[in-house]
Amino acid sequence: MTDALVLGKGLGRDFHDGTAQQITVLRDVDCEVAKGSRIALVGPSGSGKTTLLHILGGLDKPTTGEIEWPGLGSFEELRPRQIGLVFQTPSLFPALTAAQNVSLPLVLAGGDATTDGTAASLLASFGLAELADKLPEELSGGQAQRIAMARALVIGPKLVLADEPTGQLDSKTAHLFFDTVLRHLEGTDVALVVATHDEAVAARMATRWTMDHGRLLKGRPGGMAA
Ligand SMILES: Nc1ncnc2c1ncn2[C@@H]1O[C@H](COP(=O)(O)OP(=O)(O)OP(=O)(O)O)[C@@H](O)[C@H]1O
Repeated sequence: MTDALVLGKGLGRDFHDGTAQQITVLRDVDCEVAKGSRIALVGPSGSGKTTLLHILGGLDKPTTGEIEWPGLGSFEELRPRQIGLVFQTPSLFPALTAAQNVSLPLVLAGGDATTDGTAASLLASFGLAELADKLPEELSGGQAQRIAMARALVIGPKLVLADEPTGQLDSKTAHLFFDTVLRHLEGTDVALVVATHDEAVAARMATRWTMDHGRLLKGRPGGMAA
């Protein structure tokens, strides 16, 4: 079995901006997400981070280049089982409790959330057991993002893609969020790719990918991009 979960070769993405104008958002991106990797995706606003995450997760298709998921399966098999997604803005369903939000992917995949203890054990491991019956409106931003991360993990994905999950949190809360997530993933093969503007968050990931005008430069935290 290969260690490469995702392989991108020469990825490009063009959009039309509503006029006849075409904008190129990704340019010739080569990338590999290996099992167990911890990747910070950094770069200025508009440099293409979200666009790349969407392509890695099979939410969008590149205009040019090839994307494949050797360690995950075919495009059709990616979601919900293989890839968990977390977004910047609160994405919990307002009428569902925290526990129901976490269980939702299990239910959608045909599981029985009432007998499956995965959601409850995730809530406990994220220090959220007491919040199980709360509605999203009763949660703080940090709690809501931990619930969203628990939901992304509940089905046991091999890859988690998080798009600025702490973008709306203060830095202390952002750190607590990553403490929880990294502790939970420690020793597992689950790969994590996090788009972030927070240098301190990026420094906690083993690998850094820097986007610059749609190009991807790779390196290690604190080191030169290569
Ligand atoms: N569907 C779309 N149609 C047209 N332009 C788009 C579309 N999606 C993204 N873009 C443009 O592509 C560029 C890159 O956007 P993207 O969201 O990938 O950047 P980003 O690095 O994630 O930015 P931020 O850090 O602000 O989230 C931006 O100029 C954006 O306006």
